[in-house]
Amino acid sequence: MGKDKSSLEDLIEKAGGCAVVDGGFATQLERHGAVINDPLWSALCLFKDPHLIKQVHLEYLEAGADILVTSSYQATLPGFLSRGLSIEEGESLLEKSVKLAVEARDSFWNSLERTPGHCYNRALVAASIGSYGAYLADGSEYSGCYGLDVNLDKLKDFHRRRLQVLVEAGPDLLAFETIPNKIEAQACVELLEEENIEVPSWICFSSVDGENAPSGESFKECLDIINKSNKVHAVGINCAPPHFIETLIHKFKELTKKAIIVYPNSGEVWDGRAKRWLPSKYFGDDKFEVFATRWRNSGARLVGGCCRTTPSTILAITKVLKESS
Ligand SMILES: C[S+](C)CC[C@H](N)C(=O)O
Ligand SMILES: N[C@@H](CCS)C(=O)O
Ligand SMILES: [Zn+2]
Repeated sequence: MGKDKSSLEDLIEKAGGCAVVDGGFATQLERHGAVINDPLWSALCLFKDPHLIKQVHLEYLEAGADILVTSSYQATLPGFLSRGLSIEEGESLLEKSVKLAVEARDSFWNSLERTPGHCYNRALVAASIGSYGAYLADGSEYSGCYGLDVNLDKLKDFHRRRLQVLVEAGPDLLAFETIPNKIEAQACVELLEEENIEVPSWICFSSVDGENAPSGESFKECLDIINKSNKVHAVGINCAPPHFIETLIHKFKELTKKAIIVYPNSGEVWDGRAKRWLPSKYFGDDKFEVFATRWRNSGARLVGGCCRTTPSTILAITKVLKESS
């Protein structure tokens, strides 16, 4: 990390030591009626319902999110090409995912000029970079089983052009999400170095056993790779059940000096074949309120929600974290 404070560190400080990430983006799109049972998942809305994308971003801002994660989780060039779009069209949709979030952030921030004494921070926009497993659309972001033909170079090739296009679109941050194994963490780190990316990034893993990456590889192995890079500013967990999080924060604190970020899902489990959430353990907003304080006190510097959480979850987190900061 350079000597100057990064935009992310600055935001964490302004937020009183723990900033709030938004909640389930696709979940909120679905609550507005979007149908995303599709290999492109929420990225479908980039060409079908872009107005809904902006509306969902605005709802998370109103709920107090300090960081908006863009709609690009499952937006990939091969994914768009397989739907008959051209490379230029695919690239312009990736760019649009950043622009929609920036527009929502700017219009929300400008509207606050008429609200003196408000408690909002100017939000940052994090460009979502879903894992290779997200693109495969077979639930493998929760297993890390990519098959024997998938090596480091293939993963770097998969991520490279999308990363370049997203960076050119001008986000404040980059959010690698639901990384399920060591090889993909390594691909992300090597790409950030090779492309000389100056935008601060976080890398988040999923976890299905509360102890390791989904592949079964230890977080020590994964974080040893990430710790070597100054390009990654925060590491953590997203889209894993909330009851795993506190233990994982303690584990990560021993494994890294980087800021720790956690934004778990509701505790429901994704069935990649049936493409639906299975009711497993479910944690509502009241539980998130309690958990969020514990996660902050355990050392997390960024806290939010992932799938099946909503703006009301983020409002509950915001209230409890901002009241006590
Ligand atoms: C974060 S998961 C629920 C996103 C959808 C998944 N990649 C699929 O397409 O099945
Ligand atoms: N940022 C993504 C996360 C999926 S795990 C979304 O909410 O759409
Ligand atoms: Zn999720």
